[in-house]
Amino acid sequence: MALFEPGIGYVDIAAGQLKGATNRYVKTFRDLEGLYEDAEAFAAVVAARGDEVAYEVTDYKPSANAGDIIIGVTRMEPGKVGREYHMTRGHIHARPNRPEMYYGESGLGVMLLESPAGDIRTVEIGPKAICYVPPFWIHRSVNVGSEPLVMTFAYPADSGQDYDVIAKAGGMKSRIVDDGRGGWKAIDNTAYLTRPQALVDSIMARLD
Ligand SMILES: O=P(O)(O)OC[C@H]1O[C@H](O)[C@H](O)[C@@H](O)[C@@H]1O
Ligand SMILES: [Fe+2]
Repeated sequence: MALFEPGIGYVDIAAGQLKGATNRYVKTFRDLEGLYEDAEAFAAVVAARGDEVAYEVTDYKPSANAGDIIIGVTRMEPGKVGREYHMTRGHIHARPNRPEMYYGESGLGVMLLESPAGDIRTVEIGPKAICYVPPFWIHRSVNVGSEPLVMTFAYPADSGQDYDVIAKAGGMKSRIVDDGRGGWKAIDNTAYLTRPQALVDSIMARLD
């Protein structure tokens, strides 16, 4: 096995970027069609700022080899679509037993997690908080603050991302919305379809 060289990156909190990253991944508001409950409010956001960056990921990816690691920074714009706070698309890892960690740099976020069977967890992430995303949990970041949300993350390099698991269920089971008092609350996604038990079993059985 050939050796890789050590690497270094710098977290630029103000820019919300990893300086020295090897990859950049950007989603504009226009890219997020179908995510939000309020289609009219979404259309208004797209009309006003469709080409602006809703969230950005800069990461250091030495390889996609088993046993290697991807380290990066994500930056999310603050704001809401209707009553719903800005969020990432969300995914389960394509190799679902791979975990992830997130470290809060600035702003206030919620990690919304859903098990394949539809159990929901929410974890608030402020500066210096470390969030453990366990294997097999679908996860999505939500910016519930009034400032950009910046988080550092790391996960196994061969994890991959599967977006279909959310799309086929009509979204995640919960939505993170304004609670009317400047905070957030989780409410039911009325379009959610519970996964068939056979699908849940097949996800949970994957250990490769
Ligand atoms: O992949 P999305 O759900 O669009 O989220 C964007 C990004 O979020 C996190 O920061 C992950 O670690 C990235 O690998 C992911 O690509
Ligand atoms: Fe992930």
